[in-house]
Amino acid sequence: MIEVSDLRYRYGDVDVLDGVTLSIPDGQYCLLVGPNGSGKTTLVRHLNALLTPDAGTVTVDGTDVTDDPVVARTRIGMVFQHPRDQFVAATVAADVAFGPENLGLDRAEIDRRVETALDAVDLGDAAESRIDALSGGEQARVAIAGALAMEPDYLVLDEPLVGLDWPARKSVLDHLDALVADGTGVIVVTHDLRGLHERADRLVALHAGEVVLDASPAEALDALPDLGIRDPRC
Ligand SMILES: Nc1ncnc2c1ncn2[C@@H]1O[C@H](COP(=O)(O)OP(=O)(O)OP(=O)(O)O)[C@@H](O)[C@H]1O
Repeated sequence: MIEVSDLRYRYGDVDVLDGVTLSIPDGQYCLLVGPNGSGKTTLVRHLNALLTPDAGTVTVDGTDVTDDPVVARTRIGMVFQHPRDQFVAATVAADVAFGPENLGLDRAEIDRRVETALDAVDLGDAAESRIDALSGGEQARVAIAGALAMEPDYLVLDEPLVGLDWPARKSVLDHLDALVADGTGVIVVTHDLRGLHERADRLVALHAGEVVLDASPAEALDALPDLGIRDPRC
């Protein structure tokens, strides 16, 4: 369980998160939406202690993430927009192995994790491919595999689908479905709910650093245009 309690964060004198409280149970598929600048990225960066709250707390199974960022980063995998900027190695397998290597795991365990993570995104045959030779959709899947190789309990994807064509988008979404079916919690930050609202359990909307809507996607859709979010049915 991820628990965000009265989380506050400022950049300069601007309140970017203004008292966010949110519990995300294990295994939930949650969408985090909101207009530009509403605080979505700032919120998810707190989940694994990439940012430190000015006030309030984030806990994972009761442990404050600022007390134990390493555990938080192991439990919560993050994939940010522009995966190209996140790669650290030239080939797919080497990049996916990077996280597990940093956990100090033995080679056999690293190899097992890399193989499992690449299979999960259907890139088992691309292990030795150069990342810069892959399409944008394939690169998005490599970034997801890199997070999966850490065997997180939750996967947080911040605008992971920007720039993907429909087949690539559908492929990533289908892989997320499979992860959720296997018990991984998934949190997707997005402006574009196409293909997502039918799949997720929950939709949380932020506006000016506050949670203004928290409901099932079906219940939330009618309220979205007033919050500056496009209704994906239109
Ligand atoms: N490093 C920074 N320094 C100063 N202000 C920042 C910084 N990062 C974000 N902000 C500001 O904080 C506010 C929230 O930004 P954030 O990226 O969390 O919003 P968002 O909802 O993810 O937006 P978007 O949909 O555009 O990605 C914005 O007003 C932004 O300008």
